[in-house]
Amino acid sequence: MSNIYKALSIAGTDPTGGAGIHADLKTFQEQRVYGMAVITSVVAQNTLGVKSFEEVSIENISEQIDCVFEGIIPDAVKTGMLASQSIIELIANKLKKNEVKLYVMDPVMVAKSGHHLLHEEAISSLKALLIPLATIITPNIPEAEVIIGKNIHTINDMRNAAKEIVEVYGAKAAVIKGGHMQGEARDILYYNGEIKEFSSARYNTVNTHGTGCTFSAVITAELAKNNSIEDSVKTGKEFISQAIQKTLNLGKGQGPTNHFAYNEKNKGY
Ligand SMILES: Nc1ncnc2c1ncn2[C@@H]1O[C@H](COP(=O)(O)OP(=O)(O)OP(=O)(O)O)[C@@H](O)[C@H]1O
Ligand SMILES: Cc1ncc(COP(=O)(O)O)c(N)n1
Repeated sequence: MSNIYKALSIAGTDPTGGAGIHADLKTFQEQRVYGMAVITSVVAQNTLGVKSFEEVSIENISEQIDCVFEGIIPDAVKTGMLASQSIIELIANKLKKNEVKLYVMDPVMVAKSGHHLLHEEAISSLKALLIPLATIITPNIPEAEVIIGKNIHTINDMRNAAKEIVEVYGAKAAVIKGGHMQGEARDILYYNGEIKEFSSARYNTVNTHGTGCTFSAVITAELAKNNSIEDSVKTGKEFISQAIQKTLNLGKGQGPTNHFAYNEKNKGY
């Protein structure tokens, strides 16, 4: 390997490997990026849902991050489940102190199973402290609705939401994911004053646990490799479409996506 690119995920866990840190590390590996992980919260969950979670102490998260930046500087960083206001404040300070230039923010709020993964009172800090630092933010529709305080029903609403998150809230780019809409799975990117659309068929499957984590992890890995925002989103969309289509059928509920599928198709692994 000539050039080793490195990505860091700061997020919660999923012992069954479908979402959170576990999905992120698998995705980094699939995209040939050296993966690192700082754990914010230990979550007891599986394909049937979230049973409980325990937040890691602020002191320990702070030391985990310092350990990473003392030794191996990531080329790109992503955040997922951050759980609390104090964790958000810590992460914002660490991103600034370490002068992180490529930061992908997946604003995880509620798991597909309905369990809240972010305390309600943390939302204002997420908006004020983290969104302005984001190279790209990747909300699903309910998350985008919470951020802008408006309902999103149509593709045009998605376009307006992406634009507002950049122009009012201060992210450099925003991609609103269409997993929660009907019909084609359409994601809307707003960057540099332009709207771009990335679409795929909607696959009829319950196995979509961790789709958002995996999608944002691909974007992080691709940005770490110096790809453009637009190309990184394009690869993220291709990866997640394959991962949903070629379902693994694991577990008794909403199963994980297939992290092998994209490279099996494209590189013949
Ligand atoms: N059934 C589906 N068929 C095809 N693509 C899908 C489907 N569901 C979601 N997607 C795509 O998967 C990606 C993730 O979108 P989604 O809206 O599911 O994120 P999310 O709700 O944050 O996921 P999660 O909370 O599970 O991490 C997007 O690119 C979306 O278009
Ligand atoms: C640690 C962690 N991060 C994110 C999600 C969201 O994924 P989903 O909405 O598919 O449950 C999750 N379940 N767990």
